[in-house]
Amino acid sequence: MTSECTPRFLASDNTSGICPEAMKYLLEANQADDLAYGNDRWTARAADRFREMFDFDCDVFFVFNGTAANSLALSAMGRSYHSVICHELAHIETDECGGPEFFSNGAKLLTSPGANGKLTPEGIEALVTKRSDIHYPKPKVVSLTQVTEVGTVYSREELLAIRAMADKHDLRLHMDGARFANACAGLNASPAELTWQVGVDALCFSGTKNGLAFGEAILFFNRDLAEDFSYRCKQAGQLASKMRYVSAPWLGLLESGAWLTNAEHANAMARYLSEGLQALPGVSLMFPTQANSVFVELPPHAIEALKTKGWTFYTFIGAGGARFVCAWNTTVELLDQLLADVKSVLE
Ligand SMILES: Cc1ncc(COP(=O)(O)O)c(C=O)c1O
Ligand SMILES: C[C@H](O)[C@H](N)C(=O)O
Repeated sequence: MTSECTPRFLASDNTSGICPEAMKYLLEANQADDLAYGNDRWTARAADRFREMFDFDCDVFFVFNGTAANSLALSAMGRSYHSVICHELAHIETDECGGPEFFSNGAKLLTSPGANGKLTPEGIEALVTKRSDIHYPKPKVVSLTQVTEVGTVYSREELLAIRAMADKHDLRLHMDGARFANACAGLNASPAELTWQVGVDALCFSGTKNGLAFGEAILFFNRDLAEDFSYRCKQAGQLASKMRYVSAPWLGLLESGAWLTNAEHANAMARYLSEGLQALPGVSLMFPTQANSVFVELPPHAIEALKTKGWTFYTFIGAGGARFVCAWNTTVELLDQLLADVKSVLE
């Protein structure tokens, strides 16, 4: 990127700012002192709001980021000598720098292929039955990402099939919900329909990608797994002393409904971009656009030319290609600029 061009951000929903609803509650929480370490009234209200929203009496914890959420949740779901089955493109495998293995004191990730970034019951069973000797880290957890790392979603039927396979082999089910809101929006499904009603034991729900500055919620539907979990958070440096500054913005998302409208907007922008890109000669999608990201193959010269024009996007995610991610504040105007630039660099 040359210095004279203004950077334009479609690299990730992590590049967006704080949405107005979250900011409103953040400023309200800042009007008065309150108790620390999650004992404040905002955190209690946010946890209760999650239980109402999911229609389930789950345990709720707040941490700073998604890697911590995944790593700590997984460390509570199995022992150090167990293994976690995940897709070969899973973020816990590719982008968390060994966090899940570190915080579980050694649990091994066993990866499985699968079309469109999705685990399959057959792929899970192949890893479970591959070996049964003492030298093989015993599979105990299945971790799936909803929305997947390549922008696809698991249907309820696919989730139920994975749950059935997990039951067959006494496995627990973790959901990396970095873009869970986008899955609810994309499938027009309720949070309950995509979690405990299909047998998810624990959900890591990202607020960061949904309009917060930071902040992830960990929901345990299998409450036995949450025993002493707050101590895990504290030991990992994930117990915020001023927790209200994490939980109050979350409450803003939940009480305003922005958690869903932000996701619906991001998904709609991705559909707009996807259709625009597909209309360009020589451009094809790598994966179906089912949530808020679009993956396309572009020639190297086009990638470099776009970056020179100030576009920021990743090329290392998933199976290569260029990933464009839309967020709560992505505009049609920005996407039209990208589409015009893609057209020009391909000519
Ligand atoms: C699918 C997925 N899971 C987990 C994470 C981890 O989040 P963080 O970068 O906040 O650690 C990300 C990244 O943002 C992600 O894309
Ligand atoms: C890939 C990167 O780690 C981040 N999770 C993102 O999706 O932007």
